[in-house]
Amino acid sequence: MAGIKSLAVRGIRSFGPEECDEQRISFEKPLTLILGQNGCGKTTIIECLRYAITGQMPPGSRNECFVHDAKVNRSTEVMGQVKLKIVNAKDKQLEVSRSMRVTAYQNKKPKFQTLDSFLSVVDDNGKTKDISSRCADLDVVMHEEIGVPKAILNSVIFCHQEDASWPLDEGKKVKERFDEIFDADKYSDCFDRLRKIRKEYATNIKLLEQGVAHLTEKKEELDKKKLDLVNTETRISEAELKISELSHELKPLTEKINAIETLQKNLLAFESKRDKIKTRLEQNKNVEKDLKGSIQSIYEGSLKELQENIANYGATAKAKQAELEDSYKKNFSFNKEEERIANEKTSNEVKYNKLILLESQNQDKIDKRNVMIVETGKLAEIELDKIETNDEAVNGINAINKKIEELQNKLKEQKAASDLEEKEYQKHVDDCRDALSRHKQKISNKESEIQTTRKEIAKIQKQINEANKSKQKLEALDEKLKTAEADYEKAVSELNPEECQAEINRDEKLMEENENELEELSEKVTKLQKQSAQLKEKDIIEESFKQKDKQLNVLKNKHRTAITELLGHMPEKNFAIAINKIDCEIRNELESMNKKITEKQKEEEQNVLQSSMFIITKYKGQIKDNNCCPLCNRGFDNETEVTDLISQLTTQVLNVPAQLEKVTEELQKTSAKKDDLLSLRSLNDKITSLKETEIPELEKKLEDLDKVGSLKK
Ligand SMILES: Nc1ncnc2c1ncn2[C@@H]1O[C@H](COP(=O)(O)OP(=O)(O)OP(=O)(O)O)[C@@H](O)[C@H]1O
Ligand SMILES: [Zn+2]
Repeated sequence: MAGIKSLAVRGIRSFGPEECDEQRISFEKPLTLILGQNGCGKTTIIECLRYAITGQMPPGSRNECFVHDAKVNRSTEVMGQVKLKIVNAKDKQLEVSRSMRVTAYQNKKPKFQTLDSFLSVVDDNGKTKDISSRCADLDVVMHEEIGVPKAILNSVIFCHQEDASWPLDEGKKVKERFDEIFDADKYSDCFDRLRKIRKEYATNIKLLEQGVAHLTEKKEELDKKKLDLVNTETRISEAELKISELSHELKPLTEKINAIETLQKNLLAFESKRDKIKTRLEQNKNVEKDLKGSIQSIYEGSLKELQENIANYGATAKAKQAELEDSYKKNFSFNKEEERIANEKTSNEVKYNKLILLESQNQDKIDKRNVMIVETGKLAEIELDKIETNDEAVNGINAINKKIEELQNKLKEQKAASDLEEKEYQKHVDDCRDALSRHKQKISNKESEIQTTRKEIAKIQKQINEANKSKQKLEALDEKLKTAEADYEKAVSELNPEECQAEINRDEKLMEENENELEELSEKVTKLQKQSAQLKEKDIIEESFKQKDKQLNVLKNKHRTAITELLGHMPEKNFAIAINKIDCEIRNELESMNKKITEKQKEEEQNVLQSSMFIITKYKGQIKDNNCCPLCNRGFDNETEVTDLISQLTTQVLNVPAQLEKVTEELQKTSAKKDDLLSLRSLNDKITSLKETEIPELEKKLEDLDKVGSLKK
């Protein structure tokens, strides 16, 4: 907890300005009570504490009154100083010193001046730091160091006694004080600011949300495009895969077809061979038959020939037998061959059937492939007529591959383009953000414009409404005018002029009377108005009178003890006269007292003189009798020394009364003056304040009241 350690005061209010006048008070924990008679300076101590901490003068009087009056010391310049030692909430030691000066030349207004102030702070390391009012706002630094708000110091802790009734003040003022004490303005400011910031943020968020929605739309579009791209890419790759598969499947099929073709050729060759061999076999069989037949036939040749033949027969038979065996063998081999060929033929036929099946399958696959090529061509947007031959298929595949390459190239281009686009979009987004911030500012400007225009519109609307109202009134009046005109015409047609004239005369008379009455009434009204104004004034004056009355009561209560002490009772009226009377009485008393004092002093002097003379005569006797100094027991060389000392002493003793008289006279004069002044000082103060401010005010109030009374009457 923060606390006050000690206070040193000089040159403030009744505390004197000299070094020896300096008053020191050390404060105790947890409480220090200050007791003393009225006017002894209790309030001054509180004022000094407050001044040292907040730099604020006591309320209600001029600054120079705070400093010790220069007239008391008959000087032209008085210095005041307050030194205060405090310990703040963090146990730091602070020392404040504030000085001021009042210069008062004769017949001139006294001049008040605050001199340099210092604050020294002892920090945690024991180092002292000096701060002068020249380099910092000392009051602010003090409040920071002590940690107690200014309003609490002023209105609660060091609340001056003259200001102590503020909680009984008007509600509005009390509220203001409480707001200061609890710093309510800060809270409301804070709330206002928070509200403002929240509003700004809300608008910003709205704008940003709009931007985000826009950007998300764009992003969705881009995503869609990307998805499309990926889909087409996958489709292309699938088609490529299918094509490669199909070509892979096609290879063995074509190989098989080729093999089958060669086998067919071989088969044909074998068949033709077999046919040839068959015909030859038949020829040979026929030849054999012929030959068998011919053997039974008669030989028609020469015998010789026959004999020859018979002779040759063995050889020929043998040859023929060999030939036969040969042909048998050949036949056997042919048969075997035939069997083999037949076997081969059946196997070939099986193979052939298989191949035919395979061919049909292959054809199907080829058809499928062709259809697929056409389909992929369609997918790749290539116009392909019906594919029937292999070359056409290869061409189609090549075209598709080309298209794929093209598409890949396109894809790359598109990718590059989309990257570029994306960059552009990014740029665009950045621009948009910039624009967004600019627009926000513009929007806020525009909003304020809108508000002003709205206000104007409301104004104009009001004006229009008024105009409409007046228009309606005008129309009503027009109608009335018309009816009046009609009435008038009717009346004119109905009336005869003489009667009219008479009526008019009567009416004029009536009008005159009415006008007179009106004048009287208006006079009365002005009188009443004046009266009401006076009543209001009276109310105001009464209120101020009540306030002054309160102040008077406060003053009375404050000075009651002093006045009752002085006068013996509390007068209800004519304070100044009563006090003047007392002043005269006190003066007279003072004079008589002074006279008595001087008489007593003279008596005392005489007593002192007589006693001193007695002592000296005794001393002289002792010197003469003992021939040595009775005080220090010093011996004397001769008689003359003794007589010299005695004569010196006697002359000095004889001079003492005259000197004493002089000094005492001077002393008396000064002390009398001082007493006079001091005793008169407080009285004088009170009297002057009464004379200068309170009495004239009261008189004024009385006058006002008298006036009010007369007005009331
Ligand atoms: N400028 C001044 N020069 C010299 N003396 C002054 C000056 N101003 C006030 N005084 C004297 O200082 C004294 C004021 O003391 P203060 O009001 O502090 O006393 P107090 O103990 O609070 O009295 P109370 O009990 O009436 O409140 C009075 O005697 C007054 O005459
Ligand atoms: Zn001596």
